Amino acid sequence: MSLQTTRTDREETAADGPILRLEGVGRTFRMGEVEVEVLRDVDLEIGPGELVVMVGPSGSGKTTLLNLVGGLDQPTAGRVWFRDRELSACSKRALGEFRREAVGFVFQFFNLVPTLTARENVQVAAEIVDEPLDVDECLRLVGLAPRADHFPAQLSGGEQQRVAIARALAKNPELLLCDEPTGALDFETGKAVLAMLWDVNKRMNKTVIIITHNQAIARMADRLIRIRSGRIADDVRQDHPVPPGEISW
Ligand SMILES: Nc1ncnc2c1ncn2[C@@H]1O[C@H](COP(=O)(O)OP(=O)(O)OP(=O)(O)O)[C@@H](O)[C@H]1O
Repeated sequence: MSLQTTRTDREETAADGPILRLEGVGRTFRMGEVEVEVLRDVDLEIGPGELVVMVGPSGSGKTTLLNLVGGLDQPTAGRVWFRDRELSACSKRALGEFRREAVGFVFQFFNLVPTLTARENVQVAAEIVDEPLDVDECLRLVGLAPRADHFPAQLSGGEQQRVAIARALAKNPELLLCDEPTGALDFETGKAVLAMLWDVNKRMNKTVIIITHNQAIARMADRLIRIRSGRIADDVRQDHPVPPGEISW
């Protein structure tokens, strides 16, 4: 299967309506007698093929929001849809199926299986879906084909993160969710990882959501969303996003 999509593909999918829709979403955690309202009144629509960066201070609710759109958690108020599937009404099992088929996750600390090689880490993800991408092609895409037989401990942080991106891609998900993907990386390596995510968005037309503390990363976004105290404080479309190679911080 080709990893490339055409402009026409992008336009066709854009006509399909939002890939994600949140209406009046809230998430409250109960800790003993105390209720902590972490998200409130979140209304949001994200279109297919968008590259969205969410920024906000520590504790503002970014990860909580990402967990809701990734089917890792469910809201205590409001509703969440992925296309026409209402995630907020799904059983745990249906949510698991949704995550398996539709979502690729990239985390700050890579979360690779240490006893498996790079290729095997990607293979494991490919095996759980019906229509995976070719494992070696995914490793090639992130520039790691020559290191495919190495174990995570034999790879640098940046290389491990690239394996994690290949693993997320191998499932051929519509949605890629990245929680502080450069948080554990130095500047140059972080930029290389962002360039990879940029490519995945532009060339493969995946919807990519990146959450970060790093305001500089915001410049690469089609859309910049600022979260403050559990609410969307700002939601801006950027007509001229800047490729990560041209960003400094
Ligand atoms: N399972 C939970 N139980 C109780 N409180 C929680 C739970 N998950 C998150 N919280 C609280 O919700 C708030 C928001 O957390 P969240 O991880 O979403 O913030 P964040 O913006 O991603 O922060 P950071 O940038 O530091 O990762 C925090 O105060 C956190 O302690």
